[in-house]
Amino acid sequence: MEPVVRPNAAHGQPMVRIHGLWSVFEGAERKTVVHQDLALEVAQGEVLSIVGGSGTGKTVLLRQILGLESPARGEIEVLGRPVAELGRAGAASCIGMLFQHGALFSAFSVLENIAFPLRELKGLPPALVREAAMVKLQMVGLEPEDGDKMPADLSGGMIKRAALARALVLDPPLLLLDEPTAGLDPESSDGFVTLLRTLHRDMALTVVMVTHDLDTLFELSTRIAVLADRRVIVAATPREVIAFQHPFIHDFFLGERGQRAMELLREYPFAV
Ligand SMILES: Nc1ncnc2c1ncn2[C@@H]1O[C@H](COP(=O)(O)OP(=O)(O)OP(=O)(O)O)[C@@H](O)[C@H]1O
Repeated sequence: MEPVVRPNAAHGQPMVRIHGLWSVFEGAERKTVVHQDLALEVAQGEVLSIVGGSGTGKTVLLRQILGLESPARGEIEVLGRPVAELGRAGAASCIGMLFQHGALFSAFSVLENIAFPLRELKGLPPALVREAAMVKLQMVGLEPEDGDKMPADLSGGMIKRAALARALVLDPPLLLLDEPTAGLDPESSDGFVTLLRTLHRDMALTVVMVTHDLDTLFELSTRIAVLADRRVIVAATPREVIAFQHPFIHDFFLGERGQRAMELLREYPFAV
């Protein structure tokens, strides 16, 4: 089938625009082409989820949007500006990233972790930094006294929440999530998904998320982009994606897990 890339019905400039993207890794014996002429646009306000088989380059794509890696070829723009030109401070104020394992600094308290991007900006009064970090701590559902705890003393769900608070402390318009609910028990996972829905609405966020979890996928996504054959083969609503003929989509949505996918589609017909 020809790629189907259905834009979200949004107006104005896309939040993310990826065009002609090639990602190539040179090994000692051979080179691996992970993305080949990949294209993707993410409109402002949507929650776009990226799914694909292992090694299809989902994490690499998030890291490239964040500017941590440069593609071999192609363009990646955030709010109309090439990511490469944003610089570290520019990228930090535009894009928040929640890494798969939370990635908190183990030697810093929760509040110091959340405040870290603000401290990096330099020149802000410490009282203001502390206050701003405290606001975000409570916004993600943690208690003020959790701020003094060390990461080793937190549950998996609390680590995710603290890492999310840090990702949002500079109020970026774009939030990238790598497997946000991986490793959480069902109750913590549900709570975290509910939090993400609320923050998406209240902070007018645009979200790009990688997830394997069908519940997370269907509860949050306005569109799903499927990575296969080194490109985005379809980017459309969950219903349209499920109808797209491709072996990966068949296995992912319609295999053993298919029953759950169909239930979720009935439960969340319009996602967010
Ligand atoms: N720095 C690197 N050097 C060499 N190869 C790399 C590098 N980073 C990623 N790769 C390769 O690129 C491919 C895509 O990796 P990536 O982690 O993005 O996959 P993924 O789709 O996120 O997979 P998974 O679902 O298993 O996490 C893999 O084959 C990986 O080995």
